[in-house]
Amino acid sequence: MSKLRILLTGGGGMVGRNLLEYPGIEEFDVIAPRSSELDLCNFSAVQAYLQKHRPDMVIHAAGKVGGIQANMREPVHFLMDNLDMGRNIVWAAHQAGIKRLINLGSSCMYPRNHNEPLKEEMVLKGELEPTNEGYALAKVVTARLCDYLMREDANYQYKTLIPCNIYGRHDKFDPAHSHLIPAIIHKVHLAKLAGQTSVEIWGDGTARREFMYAGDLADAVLRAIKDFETLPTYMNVGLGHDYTINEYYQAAADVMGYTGSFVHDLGKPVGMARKLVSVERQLAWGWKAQNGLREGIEKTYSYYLKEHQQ
Ligand SMILES: NC(=O)C1=CN([C@@H]2O[C@H](COP(=O)(O)OP(=O)(O)OC[C@H]3O[C@@H](n4cnc5c(N)ncnc54)[C@H](OP(=O)(O)O)[C@@H]3O)[C@@H](O)[C@H]2O)C=CC1
Ligand SMILES: C[C@H]1O[C@H](OP(=O)(O)OP(=O)(O)OC[C@H]2O[C@@H](n3cnc4c(=O)[nH]c(N)nc43)[C@H](O)[C@@H]2O)[C@@H](O)[C@@H](O)C1=O
Repeated sequence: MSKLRILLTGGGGMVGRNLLEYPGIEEFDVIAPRSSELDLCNFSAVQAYLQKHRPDMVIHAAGKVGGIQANMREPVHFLMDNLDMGRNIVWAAHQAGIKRLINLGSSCMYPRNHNEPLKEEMVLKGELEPTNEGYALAKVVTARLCDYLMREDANYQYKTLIPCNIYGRHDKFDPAHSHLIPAIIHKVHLAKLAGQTSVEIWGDGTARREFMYAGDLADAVLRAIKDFETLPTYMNVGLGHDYTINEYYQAAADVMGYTGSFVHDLGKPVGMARKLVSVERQLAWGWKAQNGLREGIEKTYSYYLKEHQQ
């Protein structure tokens, strides 16, 4: 029997690479064009690619993605590029008659100022976080486009996964673009190399975040492909618990053997106070993450060391 053909966008990124290297992905015929081969911002190129390759399913994991500092620096492209990519791949897939699509959203889609776990029905029910509003708007529009297409013709099943923050192998460690955990690993590593006895934390460190190891998200996406029919239309992918920024720094220091101190720069941006996603729907569907924080940081740090040959 021929393998299910899957078009994976973002195959060169952290989520995409973790999926491509995940055990079991070889059951599928995955095509993963890089942006140099297929620019998702070019609608006619996307249309032509889908007509030529005719995948059975699309997994949309491409995006202009970065940490809080990148989002604050480039709101225009975080909005426009993600809007163009999302609209183009979803609309072109529909026009090509592709019936199954998994769209990757993000916990940034949720309204700010919620301390309780964020449920899928809360999307658009409040003010977005200003530091990544452009990115969030693009994510919401793409998810809604998927909804509307299904509403007009239920033969099209375009489902959205809403992951919490992700870290792991193939992450971005450049401070200009990185999220919290790769930023911590990079800063603490450089401090150790330089014999520095203090590392800077942005803000007072009391904000809370939920970071899932990228290998676990890959496992969830693979399960979503295999059990696509039972996958909810919108589903968070999370851990069910979070930590403070300070706790992430301490966990990384323990793993990396850093015994110095930390200093808080209260002038730096902190973003949402908390964005813990509800795992009610996810647990009912029957999936949970396997990697704990220490294990995830250990795997990420050893990847970082290999990449930096140190
Ligand atoms: N990282 C996180 O914490 C979270 C990520 N997500 C979502 O997961 C998805 C992947 O994120 P992540 O892997 O971290 O992101 P990365 O930045 O690691 O990867 C993004 C990918 O998108 C591709 N891309 C960017 N622009 C274009 C374009 N114009 N045409 C084609 N491809 C393009 C890049 O391709 P190339 O390398 O070929 O240029 C790159 O491989 C995104 O949708 C993101 O919103 C959701 C929640 C949390
Ligand atoms: C993933 C999801 O979420 C992203 O938003 P975010 O969670 O705010 O991004 P972040 O991981 O960069 O910050 C997390 C927290 O950590 C604190 N913090 C401390 N010290 C450093 C530090 O050195 N670097 C960074 N980046 N943050 C730091 C920082 O002050 C903030 O409170 C979106 O960009 C968007 O990409 C999106 O989809």
